[in-house]
Amino acid sequence: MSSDVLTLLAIDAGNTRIKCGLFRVEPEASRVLPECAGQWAFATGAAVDPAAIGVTDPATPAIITGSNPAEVERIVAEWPVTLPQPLRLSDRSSLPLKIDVDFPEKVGIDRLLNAIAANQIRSEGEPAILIDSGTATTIDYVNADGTFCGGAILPGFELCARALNQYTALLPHIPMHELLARESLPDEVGRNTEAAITSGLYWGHVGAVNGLLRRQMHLAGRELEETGGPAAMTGGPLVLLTGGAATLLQPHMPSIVRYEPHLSLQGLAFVAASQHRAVATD
Ligand SMILES: Nc1ncnc2c1ncn2[C@@H]1O[C@H](COP(=O)(O)OP(=O)(O)O)[C@@H](O)[C@H]1O
Ligand SMILES: CC(C)(COP(=O)(O)O)[C@@H](O)C(=O)NCCC(=O)O
Ligand SMILES: [K+]
Repeated sequence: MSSDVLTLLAIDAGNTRIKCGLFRVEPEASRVLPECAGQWAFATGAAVDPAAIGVTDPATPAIITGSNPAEVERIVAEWPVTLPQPLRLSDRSSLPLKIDVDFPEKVGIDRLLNAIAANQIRSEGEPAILIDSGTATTIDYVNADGTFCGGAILPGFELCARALNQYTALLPHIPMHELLARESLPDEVGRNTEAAITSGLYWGHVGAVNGLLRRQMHLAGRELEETGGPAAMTGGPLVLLTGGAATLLQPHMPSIVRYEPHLSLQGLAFVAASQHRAVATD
């Protein structure tokens, strides 16, 4: 491995979890995502100790951002004084990404990082569709020029489960870990309240995400072709799936959908490495 390979710690503070990853970024690597050498996830509010997550070299640069600015502040405030402070990324205008939306500064930075990562591996002239299923689920569109064009935001599994319980008198909360621990797929026709909610949460989310994917594929000039089982592609955009709940969706997505568990962190690592190298060569 070249000595120019940069190892850095990327931290993404989301609304449910803080994700940390150690990445090796090759200089001018094309069509590959930064290699993940270790990944850790913590619940929002938990302590993030760089030593406990494998950062043994105090010179390892760290970068932090995320859709939860208060968490970013807290993690930076609690960062060990013996280590260099993490670089905080918040300015969308400094990102290596063209953004064509009404208010670029208001777009979740996690969504933009996914687009930056996708642009690393997207073939020239090919659009990309990015599905990120976390607290919220987002389905975003990157056009053939690599421009982030916006997308769709809907409540994620856990948020839907909590909302059904919180805004009704009679519906129980179906916890996420019960959905995750299931050995069999939920019955579409639930024979009791819990089973009916489970069907709605699970198959409803699968249907919503596939419906939005189909619509965005249509915008890209491509159609999903039904072939009896999961839909198959007739060719077309790069479609990436990521986020904490991605593994629930994956079995029900068209076969062209590529699961990339660390997409936002890899986008962040790529941005950090570019900025680090720019400073080093100034
Ligand atoms: N072990 C887990 N702990 C917490 N959430 C999980 C876990 N496995 C899957 N999930 C699902 O992933 C979501 C969190 O995903 P994540 O991408 O970390 O979200 P965010 O970026 O919003 O914090 C939860 O809302 C839940 O639906
Ligand atoms: C849509 C999101 C809540 C997703 O965040 P997450 O589920 O990953 O915590 C986040 O990207 C966000 O707060 N966005 C701001 C609004 C926007 O993107 O337009
Ligand atoms: K996210």
